[in-house]
Amino acid sequence: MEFENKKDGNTAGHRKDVSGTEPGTTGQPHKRRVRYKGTHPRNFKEKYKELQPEKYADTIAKVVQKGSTPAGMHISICVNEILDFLQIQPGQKGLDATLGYGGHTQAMLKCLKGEGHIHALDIDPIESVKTKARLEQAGFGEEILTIHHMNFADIDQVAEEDGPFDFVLADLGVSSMQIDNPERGFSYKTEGPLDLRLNPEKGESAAKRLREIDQEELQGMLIENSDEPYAEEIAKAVMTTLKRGGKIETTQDLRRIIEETLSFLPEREFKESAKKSCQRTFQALRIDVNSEFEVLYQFLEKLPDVLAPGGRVAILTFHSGEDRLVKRSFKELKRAGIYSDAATDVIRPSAEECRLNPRARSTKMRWAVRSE
Ligand SMILES: C[S@@+](CC[C@H](N)C(=O)[O-])C[C@H]1O[C@@H](n2cnc3c(N)ncnc32)[C@H](O)[C@@H]1O
Repeated sequence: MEFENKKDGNTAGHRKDVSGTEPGTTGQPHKRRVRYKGTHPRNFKEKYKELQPEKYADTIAKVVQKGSTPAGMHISICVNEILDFLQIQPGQKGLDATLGYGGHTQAMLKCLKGEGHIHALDIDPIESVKTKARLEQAGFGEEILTIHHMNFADIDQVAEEDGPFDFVLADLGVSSMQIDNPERGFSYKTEGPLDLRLNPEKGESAAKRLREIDQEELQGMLIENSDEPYAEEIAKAVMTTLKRGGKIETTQDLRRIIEETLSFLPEREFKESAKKSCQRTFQALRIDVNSEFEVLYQFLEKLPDVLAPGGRVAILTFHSGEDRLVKRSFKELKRAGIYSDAATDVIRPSAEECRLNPRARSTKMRWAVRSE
């Protein structure tokens, strides 16, 4: 399936513009652009410099040097380790299963030196339109890069069109642009709709999921997807709230319930434990609404058939559930002789990379080589 070329990133019909009015509505009073107030913009929409990295390179460099990710940008992780392993040569054909901001795609495209082709996939219709435009601007048009709006569970379809691939990369999970945009509902830190879908045009939001499942299922989800130690207490509190007619529609509705549930903890433990339980609960819901384990499983199953003999694959994971699936698949397929070699240990980003990009801290990289 080819990427649908939409005019801007605001593809969901119901989304509103910055001023809160429907786009294109006439007769609205003119609103001035929201500007930084002082040197520390307080919210996402005020970070207009960070949201235009091409235009404000100095601001971006300062934010990165301080160990933060500029809003509207994603810092690619383990780029050197990935390139060292993939050994990309001009003329090769590759696949980036998770385009995101396009940082890894661009680094791999550079290795092709104008010869060969990369197919890149993403299910996010909002960010991938922007990335496509950005990469075109950087000189990587359709002659060398094809972007597909597609789930990586369907990699066999791209391979049928133009495979097999000499190299494949998957950098799992969410991008910083997705996490940092409050409208997407990925972060417990900012107010926003409790959505958490990578593709908001499909499936059900996390708020809707919570209304549909029962306490037992929610408890199981919290344990299975993120090893939440207070799964029982949180599941009970969520279901009691909903049964009493309370609403859990926003990120802060859910955060408040988690914090109230953990209020029995001693004061010195409360802050850190509540933060971690919020992170784990949001992660568990995200994995659920995006069927992340199911699609990763399908991807891993199909992978050997899309790789050329001697083809190389690298996968970055961000939590133990993902890493377990990748580790097991590589190990079993190596034992079966389908992969000639596979990582026995994970590769981790350097301490310096983690200092500059704290979001890299949980990254594990695994790799495998398809038998000749
Ligand atoms: C960590 S980001 C990738 C960042 C990218 N490597 C870069 O350098 O900018 C993960 C991306 O994968 C996408 N994604 C997650 N699951 C996916 C799936 N099943 N199929 C396709 N894309 C997916 C997300 O929408 C997100 O944009």
